[in-house]
Amino acid sequence: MSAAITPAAQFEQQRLDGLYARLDRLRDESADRLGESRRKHVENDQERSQRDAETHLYRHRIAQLNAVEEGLCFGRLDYIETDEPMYLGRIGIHAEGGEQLLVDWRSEAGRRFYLATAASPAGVRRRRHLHTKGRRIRHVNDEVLDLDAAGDSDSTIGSEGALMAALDAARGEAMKDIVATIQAEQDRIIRAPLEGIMIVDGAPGTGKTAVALHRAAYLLYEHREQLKRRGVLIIGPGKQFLRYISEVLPGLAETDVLLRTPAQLFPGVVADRPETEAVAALKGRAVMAGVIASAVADRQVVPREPLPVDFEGHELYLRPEKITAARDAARETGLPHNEARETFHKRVIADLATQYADVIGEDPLGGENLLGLADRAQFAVEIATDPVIRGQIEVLWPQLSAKELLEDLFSSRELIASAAAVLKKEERALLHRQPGGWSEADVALLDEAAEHLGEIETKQRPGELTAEQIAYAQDVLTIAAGSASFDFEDEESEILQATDIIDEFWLGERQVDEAFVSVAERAAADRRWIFGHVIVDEAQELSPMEWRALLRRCVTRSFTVAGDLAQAAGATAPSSWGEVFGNSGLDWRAEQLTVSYRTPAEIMEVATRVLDSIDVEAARPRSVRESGHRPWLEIAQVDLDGRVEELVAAEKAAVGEGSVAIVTTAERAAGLAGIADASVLTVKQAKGLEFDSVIVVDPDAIAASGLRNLYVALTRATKRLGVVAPDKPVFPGAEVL
Ligand SMILES: Nc1ncnc2c1ncn2[C@@H]1O[C@H](COP(=O)(O)OP(=O)(O)OP(=O)(O)O)[C@@H](O)[C@H]1O
Repeated sequence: MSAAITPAAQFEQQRLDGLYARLDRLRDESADRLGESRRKHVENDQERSQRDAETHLYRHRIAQLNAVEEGLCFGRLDYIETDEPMYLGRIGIHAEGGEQLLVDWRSEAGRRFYLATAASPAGVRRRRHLHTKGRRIRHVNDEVLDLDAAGDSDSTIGSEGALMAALDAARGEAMKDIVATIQAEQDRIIRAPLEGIMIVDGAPGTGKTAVALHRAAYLLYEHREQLKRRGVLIIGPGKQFLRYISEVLPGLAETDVLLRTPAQLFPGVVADRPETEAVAALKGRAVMAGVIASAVADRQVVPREPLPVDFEGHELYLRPEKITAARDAARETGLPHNEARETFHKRVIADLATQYADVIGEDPLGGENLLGLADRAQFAVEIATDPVIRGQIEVLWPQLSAKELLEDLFSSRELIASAAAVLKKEERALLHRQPGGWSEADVALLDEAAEHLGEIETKQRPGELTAEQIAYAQDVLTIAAGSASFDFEDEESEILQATDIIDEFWLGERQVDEAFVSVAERAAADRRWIFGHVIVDEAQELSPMEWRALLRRCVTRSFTVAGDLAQAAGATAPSSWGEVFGNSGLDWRAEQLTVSYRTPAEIMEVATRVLDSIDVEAARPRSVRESGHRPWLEIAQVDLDGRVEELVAAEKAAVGEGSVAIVTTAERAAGLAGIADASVLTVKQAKGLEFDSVIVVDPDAIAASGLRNLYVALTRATKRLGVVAPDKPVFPGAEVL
């Protein structure tokens, strides 16, 4: 749209110039302070860490100010009671004297911008949208909520012009934020309390993703203290989708957010091993939690017969009844496998030390054993440091990583048979495979296994630690070793010294100063990181095992869950949210979004017929607009690919700057790849994305993999939809094309 130089636009340009001047000033000030802070001479650690904290703060502030450059101010409210207007923007800005120049959209004051309506103006006379490009006002658009004030406006009463302009805009590769046009039903969800699990349910294009992302920004603003240390985790279905949404949050000036697919949740694992849908579906089932627990228990072994152990030329035994007692004691600690292992080892070593003392301390005259507790303690230490004996005990209760456990399990039919006795024979056969690499569905199983196994004693590479950290750690060890006790009356006592269990590098690692790495970076590297809030988008895609892994990421159970069950890919998709959360004892509630901002009425008419065949109960969304383009059908019995290429060219010409996508099956996508001017996507890849024009190729083949997949494919377009079929299509909805 060309710039409209109306008096109102001219007036707002002056105001905007003032705001940008202030923004520049704030940025310069922060840059100056950053420079000063970097140059600061420091004498000791405390001063250095103070300087680093300052540097971090100013860098963060500059990043924030840079992020709001585009669209800094987008709205103005005029009140009935006062002549002072309120300007609304991406951040709050104050003048040097303290006067508020710009109000943050997330603040309570900012909220009125979204809620005031003609029917309920709440003291608001006029809402003005400022449309800008760079630092220039393109035009202003008013909604007059108070009839008496209609005279001085650029627009009509109650106009939805700003929303319609936003919806008609061409779609690019990345999602844009909606701060200027958040609707009342969306605002309510964005600002809902932090606590509990809130499900945001709604048909395609109702703004679930947009709302979820703005909620992340709102929560980080409103609950900054609570969330800034722990951060917010956002889960989306695939890397393409994460790329698509990744620009929204920086645009909202939020940084402490980690974006991940469920398959990226286990640090150090790249889940790129292909797997059939049947295997993935099985691995996602809740029953696998029991399988993993059994697989861990199966690695805590009691020998059937006493096993001989050689110590100093004497034959001692790993005795089944003592091993059983040691295993029970270790299990009773309630600790994860690797952490309970110490109890097991101590018990077994204590028994071996007792056996040894009994042999060599035997009184030839038949009296009491000649050796005392101190001697036995000494033997225990010696036995504990014997590598052969340690190895023999290790077999009975090995230290295991999650990867080792699953690699061993899935490559052994015997281990599968034992751990997965609850599964049917043919299901167990599905689990068996050769070692090497991880699939997406493996990730939640690795997480489950890691939970049962606990931490492994790791030795940090010395190069990563400073001399001070090592010195600190060594001090701690000296104290710990000095206070070690050897009380043999109590079998629970410390036998191994602190130095056997921890080393200076382990302690040193704990001292690494983490203050200046962003929350998102720290959280990404740490499986046990607990987030302040978790947002799950396209939540219908998550398996029960993935839900278990995610619930562990936020112990306070503070979740926003956005999804649409009618779009679920899997054949075993849940039919209600109650099925997902109902029996878990979790505190959850569902909110509905009812208006589709993406899908025009003409396209929705076709999509709704598919929905009727999926779920008659699901709420039918209301399209907010018509596009004026009826979806079209083309039957291409010969040279379908060539015809699609021609049709893409025609669509591209029709949408100009806008985007075109082909959505089809994986097989057809392979053949169509490389068509210029269009993204060629499978339904899975297209999930959550949108384009100005979409061509769905071979709809009946898509429907054969599930009507829900076809529903997803048909609801990706913001303006134009075409269908290309190799034969007359028979899917529900085809009759209206
Ligand atoms: N209030 C709004 N103002 C402007 N645009 C909006 C608004 N709400 C939603 N939209 C736009 O509508 C489109 C669809 O939104 P979004 O992708 O969040 O929907 P969704 O419910 O997540 O869809 P799907 O179920 O397909 O994933 C996006 O382009 C979004 O920016």
